Amino acid sequence: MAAPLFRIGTRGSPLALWQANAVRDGLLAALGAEPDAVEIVAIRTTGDAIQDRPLSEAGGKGLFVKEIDEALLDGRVHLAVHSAKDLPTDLAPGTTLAATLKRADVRDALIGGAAATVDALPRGAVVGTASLRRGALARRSRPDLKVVPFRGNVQTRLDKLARGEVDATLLALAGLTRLGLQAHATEILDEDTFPPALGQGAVAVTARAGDEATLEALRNLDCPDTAAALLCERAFLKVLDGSCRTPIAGLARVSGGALRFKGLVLSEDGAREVAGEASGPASDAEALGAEAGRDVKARTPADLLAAFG
Ligand SMILES: NCc1[nH]cc(CCC(=O)O)c1CC(=O)O
Repeated sequence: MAAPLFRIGTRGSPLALWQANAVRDGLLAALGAEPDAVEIVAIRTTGDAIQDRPLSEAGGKGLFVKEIDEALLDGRVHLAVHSAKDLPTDLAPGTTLAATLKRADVRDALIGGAAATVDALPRGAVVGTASLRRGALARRSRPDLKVVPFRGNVQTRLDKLARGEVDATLLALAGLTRLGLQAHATEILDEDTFPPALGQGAVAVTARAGDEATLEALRNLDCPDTAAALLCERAFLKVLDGSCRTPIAGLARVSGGALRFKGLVLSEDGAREVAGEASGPASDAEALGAEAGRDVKARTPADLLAAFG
């Protein structure tokens, strides 16, 4: 058997493997290659190993990419596949964003045990989420809700909900759909009232800067509109987010070469917020995101900014 042309590094969760397989299928189709030409290498990350505390306390989202970046940089894999929203704003030196797959549905879903919708949850209902953004947005519309930490992969969280550990949880519709679990969603939340995480629904592929063979193959998989949206959202995040301890949401939409971005910073209890927007040509995506970020930052009260650490 011939050695594979490309090895893909990924986390080993079912969602991560689904995404890596989507990239593999895309590469095989683009290359017209036999199935054994692209191999998937599952890599266990520090983030996967830590299950007992919120990751925002353990060191943030970099924990999910460190070991995969190491494999990329020492040549064990040629490319790495990530959920774009889990990719730190600063990529590891020597790696670059090589492709962004066409974005899936960006919205969050409520998976309600005690009731089907956020509005219908009983007073004081317990919502399990590890996401500061989801916790803040849930309490923005329902200050009586109690938000508790909730970790594990998508299936684990659904199992915990089914056992009654919480009254409801919130998950990305894209992840549920990729896993064939979308029927668990009891309410799909509107992107204006419940804006997604920056990068939500998008799959990003990184490779070694300078590895032209890999970069060229991956160009076939890139969706330019999604890439522009992601560039904008990541620029917003970079200006605002020194850590991942502040609830941040936002979304860029690209249509006919025009980009519209809306972003939001919230207090952890959802009681206060600062929103910003930017629009212009998609070719200015990065500058538009950074501009919105600077605008929001300038108007954000010092005590909210203190959480940026
Ligand atoms: N942080 C985990 C994670 N990373 C990407 C997704 C879903 C897929 C996506 O948003 O692209 C999820 C699960 C979730 O948030 O429900």
